[in-house]
Amino acid sequence: MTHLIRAATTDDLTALYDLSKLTGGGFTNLPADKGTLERKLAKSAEGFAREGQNQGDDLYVFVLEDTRTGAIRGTCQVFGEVGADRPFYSYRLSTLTQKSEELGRIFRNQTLSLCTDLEGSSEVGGLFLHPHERAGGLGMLLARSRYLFIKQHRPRFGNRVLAELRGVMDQAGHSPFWDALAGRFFGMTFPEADEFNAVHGTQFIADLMPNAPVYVNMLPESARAVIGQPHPTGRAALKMLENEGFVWDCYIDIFDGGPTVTAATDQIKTIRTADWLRVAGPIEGNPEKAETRMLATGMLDNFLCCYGQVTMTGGGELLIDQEAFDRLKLESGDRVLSVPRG
Ligand SMILES: CC(C)(COP(=O)(O)OP(=O)(O)OC[C@H]1O[C@@H](n2cnc3c(N)ncnc32)[C@H](O)[C@@H]1OP(=O)(O)O)[C@@H](O)C(=O)NCCC(=O)NCCSC(=O)CCC(=O)O
Repeated sequence: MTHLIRAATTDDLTALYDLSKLTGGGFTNLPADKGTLERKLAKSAEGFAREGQNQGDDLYVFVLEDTRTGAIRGTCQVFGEVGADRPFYSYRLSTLTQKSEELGRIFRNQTLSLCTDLEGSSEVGGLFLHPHERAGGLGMLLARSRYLFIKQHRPRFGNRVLAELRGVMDQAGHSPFWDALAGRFFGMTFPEADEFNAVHGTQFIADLMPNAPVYVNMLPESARAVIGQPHPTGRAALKMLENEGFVWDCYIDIFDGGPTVTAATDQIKTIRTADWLRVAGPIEGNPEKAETRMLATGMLDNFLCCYGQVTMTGGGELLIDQEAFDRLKLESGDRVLSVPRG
């Protein structure tokens, strides 16, 4: 339990760049491009520093620090509002049923329609844990810390949160969905478009994308098969989102056909079940009944989150193990957000 989540600062640039090189590329929110990461950290610093409690086009970048060594072992992000300064496009998969009396047949055709239904939502993304730290609960800590941050600053976020999962592509980075659809309008391969997108954003796609509905039947089988399917490496991330109550409501990425999942903000499990509790102080000794919980404290760039061992006093206050108490810079009487480890 030696890891802590905190707001990223511009000093984390090199560490983030080192992590970004481990993603294997194609990770839109964490490109292995120092200039882009530098701009993201600057935007994040602005978001944390912004005054007021209204929703805005903010980005909040967090890092997971090993407090023994100071090394950065993971990262995650939250966007306050998508579609605020430019349209946020998705394809919506719909069904159009038509019947011919003469033929005595009924046809159900699926169509993909360009839409901006999801604008105004907040977004979680950019989740990455160093491969050596996986499968030990730290991925969960990173992912869920964002929901505690949202709860801690609820007016800064929309009533819906979305997450985009990478779509299916082959070993060489080619996307069957891109090749069948968007690629026909851009004169770029998927890897080329992907690189451009990571640095310049998706606006170029939105500008050039045909906006007439597309009949799914007219796409080749290779593209149809991947509509709404996450890339295999995204399955752990999707599982965690589903555990929080996110569902796929037929929205896909216009770029690679990957699923965009959504949840009503106040129904996200971590947000719904976390409680604000007063801290009585550090635990004295080594109590048998201590329970591991996620704990979060602090506002904006002072936000801190980690696992801790806790017990309750008879008066409903928290006693927290000394290490977590110190790591979170707590004092007796402070309030923390607390949620079972799950
Ligand atoms: C995503 C994380 C951070 C997850 O961390 P860990 O690998 O340590 O997670 P874990 O604790 O082992 O597993 C978390 C949950 O996923 C389940 N799980 C693990 N592997 C699975 C698989 N192949 N298929 C289905 N479920 C799987 C586990 O059983 C567990 O669920 P139970 O507890 O129920 O058993 C990591 O794998 C990572 O950095 N991956 C590479 C980058 C990536 O894909 N990032 C997401 C991009 S998508 C994005 O950023 C948007 C989404 C978002 O930001 O949340």
